[in-house]
Amino acid sequence: MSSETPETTGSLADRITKPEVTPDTQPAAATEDGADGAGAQLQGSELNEPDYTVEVKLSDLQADPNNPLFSAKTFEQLGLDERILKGLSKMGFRKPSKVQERALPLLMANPAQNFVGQSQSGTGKTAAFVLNVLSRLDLSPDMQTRPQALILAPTRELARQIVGVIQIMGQFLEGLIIGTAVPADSNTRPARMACSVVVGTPGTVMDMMKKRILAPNDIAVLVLDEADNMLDLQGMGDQCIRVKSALRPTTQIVLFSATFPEHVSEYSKKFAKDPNEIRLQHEELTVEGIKQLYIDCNDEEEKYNNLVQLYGLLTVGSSIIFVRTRNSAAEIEKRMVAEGHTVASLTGGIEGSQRDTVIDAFRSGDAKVLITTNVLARGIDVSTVSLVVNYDIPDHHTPGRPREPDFQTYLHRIGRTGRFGRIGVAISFVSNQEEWNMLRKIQQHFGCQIDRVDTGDWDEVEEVIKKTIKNSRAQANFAANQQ
Ligand SMILES: Nc1ncnc2c1ncn2[C@@H]1O[C@H](COP(=O)(O)OP(=O)(O)OP(=O)(O)O)[C@@H](O)[C@H]1O
Repeated sequence: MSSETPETTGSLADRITKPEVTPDTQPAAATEDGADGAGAQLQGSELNEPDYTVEVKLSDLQADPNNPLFSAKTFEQLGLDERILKGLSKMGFRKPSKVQERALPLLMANPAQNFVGQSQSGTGKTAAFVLNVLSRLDLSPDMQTRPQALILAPTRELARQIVGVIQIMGQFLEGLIIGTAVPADSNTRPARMACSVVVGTPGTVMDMMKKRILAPNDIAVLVLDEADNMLDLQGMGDQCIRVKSALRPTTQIVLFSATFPEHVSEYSKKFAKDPNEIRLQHEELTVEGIKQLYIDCNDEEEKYNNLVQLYGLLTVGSSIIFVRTRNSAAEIEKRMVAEGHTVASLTGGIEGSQRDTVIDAFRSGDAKVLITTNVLARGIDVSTVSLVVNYDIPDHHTPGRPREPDFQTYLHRIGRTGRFGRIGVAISFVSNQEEWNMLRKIQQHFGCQIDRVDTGDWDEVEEVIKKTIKNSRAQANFAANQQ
């Protein structure tokens, strides 16, 4: 694959040639809140927001039946184990979101039934499947080192993030051991995955099963996060099928994503037979707290100049700039750094733990601007991200034919902001007729409004965007607009 090839989330797995295991099987109880991915200091929806008024606003959102964060029940009423409830409380989770409240009774019922779940980005799908997994584990001394649940994610970043969530949510479950199966830098790998839960990318997990490092016999739950993406991509879809066929036929299959496009939808029901389902219409998919804007540019150079103009705003919170190719990412990074700006870049061209260094710096706020490709379009949860820039509009491109918008990727990209009721801004750059057509189709598809930013007056642009970003919850913005 040439480096000019547009990246998809699948291209990472395709490039993995030496899958290895991180020597990362560790008792969750030993982990402090700063665990990778879900560490309270790095994210978690409440703990880094000590502001009392913000708390009140989240509870307002969760009390509104039309909001995806609404629930009529408490976690206690969902019948969760005391130790798991303690973990949730430590994370600052007060009430379930809609998808959590609706999915958990279906997921946790016995005999276990397959499940396909869809809800908007940032509405807590991870907790829904992690709570089911934790509730189903037998952590007796004999069993705690035997994998009983397997969670697959399309990228190493997402797999590590899920590990972080399990560590913190399961911190009071004695005997819980979590294994990570993502490509590593060296050839060190354990002889056996002696853990209760495994989280990994499909290629590495498949390889470990083949080499009998990971025993499939006791796996009772298989979760595919970003399921539509995994099943849609040739390499990864095949690997998921092979992993599933190694498991016992009674294994509960759980699929989650914010998007299930028509062509994957039917197939996913074959992968997870007779599932309970929670589905949304595409008009319901956009998140209210994400303000969608676009900037009209005359050409590529003007796109870059506008990005540089925006830079001061990019550093107000944290922000992600999405580009089509690794080459563009490298080029923009080079130019911005040469002009004295600090940016980090993560594309499929970087491998192994080098990628961990970049994403960890971004999570911690050491790097505030991240340039990336579609490889990080999905799942990544960094609550401080207040601005997403679609430097290139995500598209499907067949040579010789006009570019068509990639609706799913657009939604996942902008969903890196506006997490769990927060406010965020997503700005798409449009520099020719083709891109303009794609933007229009995106608006029509989701039935959403994407407003033009007038770049004639940058002070005004700054004011509009800063004002939006400053309001940390959707409700706050809503209230402001009503006045
Ligand atoms: N019940 C809850 N109360 C408070 N915060 C929550 C709750 N559930 C989840 N969160 C927080 O909401 C944020 C988004 O959750 P999560 O990453 O699971 O979203 P998602 O639905 O999987 O999104 P995506 O589709 O982008 O992958 C996380 O920071 C998580 O800690």
